[in-house]
Amino acid sequence: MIRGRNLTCIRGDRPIFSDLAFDLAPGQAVILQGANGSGKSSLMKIIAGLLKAERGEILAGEENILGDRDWTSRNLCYLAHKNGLKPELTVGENLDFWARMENHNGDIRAEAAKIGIDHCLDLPVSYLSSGQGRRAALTRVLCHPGQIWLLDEPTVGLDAAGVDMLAGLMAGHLSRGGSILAATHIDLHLPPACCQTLQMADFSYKATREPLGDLVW
Ligand SMILES: Nc1ncnc2c1ncn2[C@@H]1O[C@H](COP(=O)(O)OP(=O)(O)OP(=O)(O)O)[C@@H](O)[C@H]1O
Repeated sequence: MIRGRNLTCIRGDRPIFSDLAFDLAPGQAVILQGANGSGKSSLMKIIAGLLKAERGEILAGEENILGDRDWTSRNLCYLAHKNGLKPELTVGENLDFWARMENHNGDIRAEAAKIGIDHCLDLPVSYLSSGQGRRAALTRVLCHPGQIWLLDEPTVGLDAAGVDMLAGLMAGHLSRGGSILAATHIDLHLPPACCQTLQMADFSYKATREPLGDLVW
């Protein structure tokens, strides 16, 4: 289980969120919701250790794992807006790279079949459609041994069948004791009993308006 406490984020001198808290337990999902710019991706980057929090902690047990690269690389799989795939390499080559990088030995072909992209393993990523690219990136998540998935708008580009397929794969991960923290603007169709919603306050909007009040346009 991880617990976020007093998390505060400032970007470019603007407060994005303040004193945010969440609990992410095994078998549970936290769904981040909020307007564009409310800080969902920023929170995920903080948890993944890619962005510094102004203050706050992420506790695993009693240990603060904020910025602990060993802990995060073993336990978290972060899927960003971007797919993290090299366009000139094939899907299979990209996934082999990630398997070596993230030190796992998942069956890439089997996981790719689960998300319906196994027929593209020998194609360069530059040949993929946007939804096929997202499916390829999701294969990396399925292969990752970490129990905590951080998914930033995982359904972007997926067709309706892909969204359903992903819902089933996420439900399976939760049923095996995994956890998911996902930002989304659509319903991910996860079992309601496993889900909490974390509504981001629209801080950035307020912070932008107040200083701009002095400006003449
Ligand atoms: N590098 C940066 N420097 C300064 N401000 C930034 C930077 N990156 C993002 N921001 C600001 O941080 C705020 C939060 O952005 P973030 O991407 O976390 O929002 P989000 O909730 O994920 O939005 P969306 O729903 O559009 O994906 C925005 O106001 C954005 O302009």
